[in-house]
Amino acid sequence: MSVHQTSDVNARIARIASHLNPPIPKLEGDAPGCLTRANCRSKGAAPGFKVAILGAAGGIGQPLSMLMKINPLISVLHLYDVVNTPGVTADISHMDTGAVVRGFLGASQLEGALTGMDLVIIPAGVARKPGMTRDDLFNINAGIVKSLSEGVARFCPKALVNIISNPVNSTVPIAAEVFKKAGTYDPKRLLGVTKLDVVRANTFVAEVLGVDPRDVDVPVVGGHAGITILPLLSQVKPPSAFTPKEVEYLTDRIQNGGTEVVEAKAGAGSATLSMAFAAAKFAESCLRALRGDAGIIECAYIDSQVTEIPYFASKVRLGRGGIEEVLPLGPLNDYERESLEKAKKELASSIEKGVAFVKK
Ligand SMILES: NC(=O)C1=CN([C@@H]2O[C@H](COP(=O)(O)OP(=O)(O)OC[C@H]3O[C@@H](n4cnc5c(N)ncnc54)[C@H](O)[C@@H]3O)[C@@H](O)[C@H]2O)C=CC1
Ligand SMILES: O=C([O-])CC(=O)C(=O)O
Repeated sequence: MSVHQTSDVNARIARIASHLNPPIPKLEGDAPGCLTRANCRSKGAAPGFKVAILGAAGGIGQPLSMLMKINPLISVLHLYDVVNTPGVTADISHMDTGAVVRGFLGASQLEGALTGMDLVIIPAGVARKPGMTRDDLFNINAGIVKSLSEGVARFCPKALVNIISNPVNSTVPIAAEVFKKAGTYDPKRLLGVTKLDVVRANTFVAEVLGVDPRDVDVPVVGGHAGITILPLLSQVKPPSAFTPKEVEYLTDRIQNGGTEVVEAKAGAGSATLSMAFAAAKFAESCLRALRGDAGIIECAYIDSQVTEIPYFASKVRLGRGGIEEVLPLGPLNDYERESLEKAKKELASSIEKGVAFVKK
């Protein structure tokens, strides 16, 4: 082997090794504003978005990481957790898709995980066991979301943030308060992920109608726990009439879809696979919007003026700046109006609890 060939081989080995054990990236070439990079990309200046998943080694995190690795809109995928990211990263990095995957383990590597990110998805935290409510997770997950949000405020304040960790009704206000304290809050860029409620609603309504769930669109508003989950069955597309019995069955099933999975898993956790699917679809919408695609509508739990409750899930139009328009609730029937009043009461107290946690 010639001297030239040896140095080629060494260079190749060094390149491969840098993927297997990646140094914490500084991404010095990145513009400080994530939106600027998104704009550059839409003009063809860069090949894809940079996405971080916090809680990537968990039940949701692993399948979500896999789905994100397949997404051609993503050029760099950062997997962060407090355990097991080296294994998950090594595994996922062998998939022959475009995104470069890097793993980050523990708080000392949070800066590397977050720096330069366009989108941060947060499924970190504990999951329910049978008999628990989502609010029972507050004591542990509030602190986790608070500390990860502090990281986002420091290291990628312009990123779009998708919060999955429960109780979403409280964790989104927690993240907002952290960003307010840090002076980085942009309500257009913080979204609580309620897409699983929509995915479930589409599935269950399609079963009742006897149609393909991909042809059904059910707006689900309010929040993400029990009676705060309000499917607007009067606004289903394609337009459909339901008997009172069907409304009762569908509302109950959609509101308790999470509990249905928790009970079926019998202590082994809550929805992970359908949640990863829902989160991947939601993230795809966020990235397409950042790229500049028009007409991207999703339901999400956000800082809202649609009702007098400060955070509320409803349809939003996404664009390059995040949430570009919050759509009105539209006409509600008597049943939906009554349900909305009940939901607002519970939402208000979950929000207050989240805000108080950061302010204390
Ligand atoms: N928004 C929604 O529709 C849904 C939300 N969830 C919620 O998502 C969360 C995660 O659920 P699973 O993945 O099933 O739980 P899991 O326990 O399987 O995974 C959670 C992961 O978070 C990691 N983690 C814990 N503290 C962390 C920290 N400080 N930084 C980074 N990572 C940390 C854990 O090490 C673990 O790998 C739960 O709170 C669950 O209730 C679950 C389903 C649907
Ligand atoms: O029910 C849970 O604990 C997890 C969740 O939010 C869901 O599946 O909708």
